[in-house]
Amino acid sequence: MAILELKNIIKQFGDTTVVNDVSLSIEQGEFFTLLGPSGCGKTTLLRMIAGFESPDSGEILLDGKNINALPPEKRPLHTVFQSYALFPHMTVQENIAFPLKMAKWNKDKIIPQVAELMEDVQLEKFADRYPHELSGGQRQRVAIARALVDRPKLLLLDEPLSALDARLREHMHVELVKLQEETGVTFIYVTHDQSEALALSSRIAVMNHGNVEQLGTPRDIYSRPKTYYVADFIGKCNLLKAKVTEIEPDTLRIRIADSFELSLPNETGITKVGQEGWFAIRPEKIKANWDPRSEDGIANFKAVVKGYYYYGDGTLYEFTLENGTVLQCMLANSRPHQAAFFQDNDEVYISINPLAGNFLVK
Ligand SMILES: Nc1ncnc2c1ncn2[C@@H]1O[C@H](COP(=O)(O)OP(=O)(O)OP(=O)(O)O)[C@@H](O)[C@H]1O
Repeated sequence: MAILELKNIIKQFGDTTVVNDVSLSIEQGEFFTLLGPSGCGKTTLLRMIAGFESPDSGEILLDGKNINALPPEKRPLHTVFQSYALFPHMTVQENIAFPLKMAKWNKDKIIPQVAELMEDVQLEKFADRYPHELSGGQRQRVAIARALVDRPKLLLLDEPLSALDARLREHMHVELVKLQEETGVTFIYVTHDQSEALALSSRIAVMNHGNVEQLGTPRDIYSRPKTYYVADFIGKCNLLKAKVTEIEPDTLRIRIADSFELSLPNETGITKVGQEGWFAIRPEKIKANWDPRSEDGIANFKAVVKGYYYYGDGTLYEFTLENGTVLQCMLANSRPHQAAFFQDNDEVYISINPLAGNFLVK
């Protein structure tokens, strides 16, 4: 059942439409992420859910009730920001207990509730420290514990990890997912970092200029992007110009980069021969070998190695097809020794399974 529903939300600042008719339904217990580049409207959408901004039109429903007119302090939710906003004169324990004191909880109930949260975020040892005696990661854990202590219906997180270094961020990803599962609180997370969104979320709404461009699980969004924007924004992707040359009931034949043809399922019901677009395929879905592959349905092309970049877990190769088109291919460095598979100017065969990519309409 949906805990939060956004219905046709529109928000303008002056002449600019920042959120453009967004409708979303978020389920109880989800880790839901709003993902997009700076300025796409994700923070404004989160601020409207929190009540810090009002939509110009549209409805926000929490548990089926319209909360458009409910002031922020009356909404059963908390927001965690990039800056920790802890009370400097209070210890960790006092900071976490604060919402319960404000809600006039009985002291006997406050103590075990705070102890449980401190354990969840592994801060028991720091209970009597003040914020200035903690690291950035520890402070953010206090902020998150404080925001969860009264078990809100929603926890809103606005780029909460962006002030932390990469290693600590990865550690916090694991902690956040665990916390969300343990508490069962619905998380709504805002980030511009696509790898963070893929790692954390049950579902992602990819935003672009105030619109939700695609909504789906991390796997859907990564492996079946529906638009050029999503394919390009999330991860690395080969986006090759393509044109429909034939349509059969369930199959499309497309000519790619003016050099080769592939047949693939007509997933989006394209009806126009000559339709222009792109063939999108992730670098790790492309294979490169010394000889062509002979499996059914696999297309093979001659290519030359133009360069390669060592990434530790994989090597990214750039190949040039005979007509000059460049393709990127990621090969896992899974062999025990370190030598590269191919060297510059080697002649190889690229093989593409059409089912590993998709046709995006222009
Ligand atoms: N109070 C405001 N008054 C006028 N314009 C605003 C206001 N708040 C946000 N904007 C504008 O609305 C647009 C969307 O801002 P928003 O903060 O929602 O984007 P964002 O995707 O969260 O980006 P960022 O990650 O940079 O915060 C931006 O162009 C921003 O300048």
